[in-house]
Amino acid sequence: MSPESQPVQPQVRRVTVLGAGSWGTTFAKVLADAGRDVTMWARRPEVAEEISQRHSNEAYLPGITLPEQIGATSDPAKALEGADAVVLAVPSQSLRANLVRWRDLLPKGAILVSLAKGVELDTLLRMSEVISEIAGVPSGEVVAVSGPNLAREIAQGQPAAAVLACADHDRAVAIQQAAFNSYFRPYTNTDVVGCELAGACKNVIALSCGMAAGLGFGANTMATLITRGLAEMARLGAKLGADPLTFAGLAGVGDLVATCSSPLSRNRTFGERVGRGETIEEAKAAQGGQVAEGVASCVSIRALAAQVGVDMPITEAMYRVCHEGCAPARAGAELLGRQQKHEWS
Ligand SMILES: NC(=O)c1ccc[n+]([C@@H]2O[C@H](COP(=O)([O-])OP(=O)(O)OC[C@H]3O[C@@H](n4cnc5c(N)ncnc54)[C@H](O)[C@@H]3O)[C@@H](O)[C@H]2O)c1
Ligand SMILES: O=P(O)(O)OC[C@H](O)CO
Repeated sequence: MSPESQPVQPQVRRVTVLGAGSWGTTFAKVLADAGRDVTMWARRPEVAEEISQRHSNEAYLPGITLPEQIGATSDPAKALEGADAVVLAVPSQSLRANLVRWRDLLPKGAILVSLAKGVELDTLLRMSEVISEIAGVPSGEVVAVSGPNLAREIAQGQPAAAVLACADHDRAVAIQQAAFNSYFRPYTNTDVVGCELAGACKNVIALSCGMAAGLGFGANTMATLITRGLAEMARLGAKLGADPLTFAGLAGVGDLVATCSSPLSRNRTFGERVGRGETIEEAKAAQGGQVAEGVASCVSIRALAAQVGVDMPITEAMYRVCHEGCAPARAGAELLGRQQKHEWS
């Protein structure tokens, strides 16, 4: 191939990360360790000052030293100045309201990157669709990040891989080049529907695995929930046009295994507390302001499944526990007692 005929990737030198929680801060570190010039926006000025001056974010990543070249501010206009790419790192149910405040400040042509794993309540939109609607860019130009990415492990520099999903391959490659470093290996994927749905659905399945652990159940129960969880999320994906292979990849089985088995997962931990007998309110209060996305996503995913006529029994069970007051043991017994069927029907 002659140099003239090679595809030209947009160069991403300067990146703004909007949101200074666990994953936003970790992703900023990934980008800085990959040589990018990174500025973060933090909601609270004291967090922005801590990141800039002391190179830490103790509330979200205790004991982690951040690269000195990461700057931070609580002024979104300052944070966004001159960005080639903008990473949206706030929880999924708050993305719309935050983005409405930021949309007029987004630099023209900047690549928009979504870190959130969820389906919006009421609209039932995926995050790239919410971003497209509010920022006025085609949804096919938004890059969605998914995969087995427990923030703390990556912040410690432990090896991990991720998927960068975007219909526009050039934009995905630009972010891949910007985020690739010695411990973080991003792959590209054009199946945005599959990657985003898998990322949202696995949080609901992780709630169920946590509840099973809280009830004292072991590896067989976990493996059953992970495998049948994968089956129900792949059914939803297939109905909505996703590539079935995506569910066998990092965003599907990869993220399910990591989230459902790790005590670092907020969703699994939330489920475990409820399985041990805490109320939903007690489990929420114990999260220290961090969000277990599955609690809201079981509502939106259940509604999406009903809209397209897909059976998602584990999601239904999580909805009953989190929003209808059903006891986890009873929800588990109901799941087991359903009409018997063929594995793939
Ligand atoms: N933490 C992880 O390991 C991880 C990994 C992959 C993906 N994700 C996804 O990334 C997204 C962000 O997760 P996180 O771990 O950084 O979350 P977090 O709870 O640790 O931090 C959220 C950040 O968003 C800010 N924020 C702005 N508006 C908010 C609002 N209305 N409500 C709550 N917070 C608000 C908070 O101040 C905070 O800085 C989520 O969708 C999550 O599922 C998280
Ligand atoms: O801590 P959780 O449960 O929000 O999961 C974090 C990541 O999504 C794992 O990939």
